[in-house]
Amino acid sequence: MLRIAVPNKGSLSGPAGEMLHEAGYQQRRESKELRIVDPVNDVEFFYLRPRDIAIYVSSGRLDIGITGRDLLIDSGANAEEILPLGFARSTFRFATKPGTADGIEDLRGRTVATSYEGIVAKHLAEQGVDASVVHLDGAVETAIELGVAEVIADVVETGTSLRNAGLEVFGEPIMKSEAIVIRRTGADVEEPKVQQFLRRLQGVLVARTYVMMDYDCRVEQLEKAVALTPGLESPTVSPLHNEGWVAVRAMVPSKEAQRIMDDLYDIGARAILTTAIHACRL
Ligand SMILES: Nc1ncnc2c1ncn2[C@@H]1O[C@H](COP(=O)(O)OP(=O)(O)OP(=O)(O)O)[C@@H](O)[C@H]1O
Ligand SMILES: O=P(O)(O)OC[C@H]1O[C@H](OP(=O)(O)OP(=O)(O)O)[C@H](O)[C@@H]1O
Ligand SMILES: [Mg+2]
Repeated sequence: MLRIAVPNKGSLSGPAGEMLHEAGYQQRRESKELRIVDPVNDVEFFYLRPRDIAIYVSSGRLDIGITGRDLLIDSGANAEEILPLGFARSTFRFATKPGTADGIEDLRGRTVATSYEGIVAKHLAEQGVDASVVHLDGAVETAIELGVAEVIADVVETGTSLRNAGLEVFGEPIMKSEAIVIRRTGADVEEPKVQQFLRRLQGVLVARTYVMMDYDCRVEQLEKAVALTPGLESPTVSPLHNEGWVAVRAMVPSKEAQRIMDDLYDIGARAILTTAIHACRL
């Protein structure tokens, strides 16, 4: 039975549960449940604190985990990213009062407050900057106002939290993060059960980013139409009852669907339909 760690709280928890549900796995019904067995899919889910997931996976007691890239790096645990999942996207940045720092050099001799001490210490060492780091559990934006630090390093998504605290980012982003699937470093990723789990999640990612497009067009326009909708392998082309016409079916990226429909219409395609994909295996 595959044993999988899933975030039990915070920004990763809801979207991770939704993705697993879309991939056909049973999920917990109550937020207090700590573990559930999904006998049909031969999987057991453990609901753990996001920060602890890399540690459990690196111990080898759990086969796979879903966590944030920033949390994995911060933990320093012996685990590696095997699939990015595209949600809980954020950057990790330094911030301070406007006009008090321009770049990482300005951190020399100063104090940085953060909940991600591992990431900050590693980054400062790589850049050869000597600064002190103070660990706080959260709400680090307040640390400057209260004089605990001169600079903070934190997760930034929309920037609202920083703006509300009257702070501004400076320097290059330290890292970009998103939810990821992790496995113990060196463990066999080719294991059939692991591969099946990854294929299911990849299927959800594809179903979320592509739509199916169907349309009719004249045979003379087919090459132009197919250039607009090349599909993943190649589009399906079937004859219509009306001679000289064909029906075409191809997957297209959902973000581009409206533009492609306009372009197809302009070259004479008609009855252009898009439908959602609920699941897939590529
Ligand atoms: N506002 C946000 N937008 C996107 N991702 C975020 C945001 N806040 C935190 N994350 C991501 O969530 C993960 C941290 O999860 P964690 O549960 O520790 O903190 P949280 O989501 O801030 O929850 P809380 O602080 O309420 O416990 C990291 O990967 C981080 O990048
Ligand atoms: O750029 P934004 O869209 O504002 O998002 C980023 C904020 O979200 C998270 O905070 P959270 O609300 O989880 O509080 P915390 O600092 O206590 O973790 C994170 O720590 C940032 O403070
Ligand atoms: Mg938080």
